[in-house]
Amino acid sequence: MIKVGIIGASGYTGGELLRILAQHPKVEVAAITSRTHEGKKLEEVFASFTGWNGPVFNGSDSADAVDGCDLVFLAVPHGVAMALAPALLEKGQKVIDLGADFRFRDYRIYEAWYKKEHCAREMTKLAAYGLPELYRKEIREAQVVGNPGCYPTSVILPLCPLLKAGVVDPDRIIIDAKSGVSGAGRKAEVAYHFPELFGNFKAYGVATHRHTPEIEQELSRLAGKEVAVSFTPHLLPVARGILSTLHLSLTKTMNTAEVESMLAEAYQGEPFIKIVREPQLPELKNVTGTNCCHIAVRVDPRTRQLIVVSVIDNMIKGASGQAIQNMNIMCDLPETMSLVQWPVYP
Ligand SMILES: NC(=O)C1=CN([C@@H]2O[C@H](COP(=O)(O)OP(=O)(O)OC[C@H]3O[C@@H](n4cnc5c(N)ncnc54)[C@H](OP(=O)(O)O)[C@@H]3O)[C@@H](O)[C@H]2O)C=CC1
Ligand SMILES: CC(=O)N[C@@H](CCC(=O)OP(=O)(O)O)C(=O)O
Repeated sequence: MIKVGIIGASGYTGGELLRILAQHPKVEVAAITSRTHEGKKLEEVFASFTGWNGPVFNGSDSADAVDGCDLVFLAVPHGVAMALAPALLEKGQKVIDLGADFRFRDYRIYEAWYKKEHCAREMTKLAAYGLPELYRKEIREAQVVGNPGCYPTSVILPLCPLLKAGVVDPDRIIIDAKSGVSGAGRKAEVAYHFPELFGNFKAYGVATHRHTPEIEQELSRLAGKEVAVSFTPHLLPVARGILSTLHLSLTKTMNTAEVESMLAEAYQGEPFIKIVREPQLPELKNVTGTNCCHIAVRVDPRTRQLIVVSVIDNMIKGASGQAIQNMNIMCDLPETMSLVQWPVYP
């Protein structure tokens, strides 16, 4: 059995890690932490875990809280993970950070966008970007994985084959993305209260969102040149899910069926990527509760625009499910282990 620790287990992504790992046949959750819930049983914090048979919350915020674990998930806010990760690595533990501290190949970009100094700069060079469909080999060899952001996952997956094949103009990428509220974490700010959200819909972080440089980092590698994108996130009044609509310009004449076939071929054999064929379009409820990304395309012959729609569950393929997919790869386990689920529908 692989002994796993979760630092930040009382948050949304921590809870989702626990829910998925509870049915993992090769994992024992050996340590969970939360400073506010020290000594409590998991079911006292999440009643949904009634009957769960694991350790109580350790209240320490130091790396010692997960001593003895083979692999540690860091499900904590940005800036916290980089302070903990070096000590874990020194003890020979594998690390998967669900936040942004190890996503950037150049720590200066992190420092500029997250407005904080990186205290583990050298370690960022060792980290693999945890998008298995693109970096499986690097992830297998890595001790540290920076799990991708939720919006970047929904954007990079559909764009990868298109940019590699050179069929879309990398200088004209417009991303219109909408996320459910759990993406903001389990916080109690007024902006996330029911009366503020219910019946409402709004854009935020326009032209400033910190996922922009992460998307650009990966798209630039794929395109083989510097790419700048226009990215606008929105807050959807639902609990889970991200739907991203990409507006792209084709560089050659193609129809919808041809683009569908290109994507289907690129992702053939990928267990979590589904190309949804015309006339169907992706919907949040088709992926809620799963580690899947559904992608559809339409070519508008009048404008030569290619419209791509992708959906993921922000907490699963956008966070905890992808982190467990990475864990399976790093630990030489079948990649889909404990991740094969049909969606909860309706
Ligand atoms: N929610 C989502 O859909 C996604 C989230 N992420 C990233 O995953 C990470 C976790 O997010 P999420 O679960 O939503 O966040 P939450 O706010 O729901 O949970 C944060 C957790 O971290 C703990 N924590 C907070 N501060 C510290 C600290 N200084 N030291 C130790 N533990 C701390 C909290 O517990 P306590 O305060 O009791 O210690 C809590 O368990 C973040 O980096 C987030 O950006 C990434 C992709 C998607
Ligand atoms: C709806 C919502 O607020 N979403 C979060 C993104 C969550 C995520 O993926 O996060 P990290 O890069 O922070 O790990 C946001 O826009 O800040």
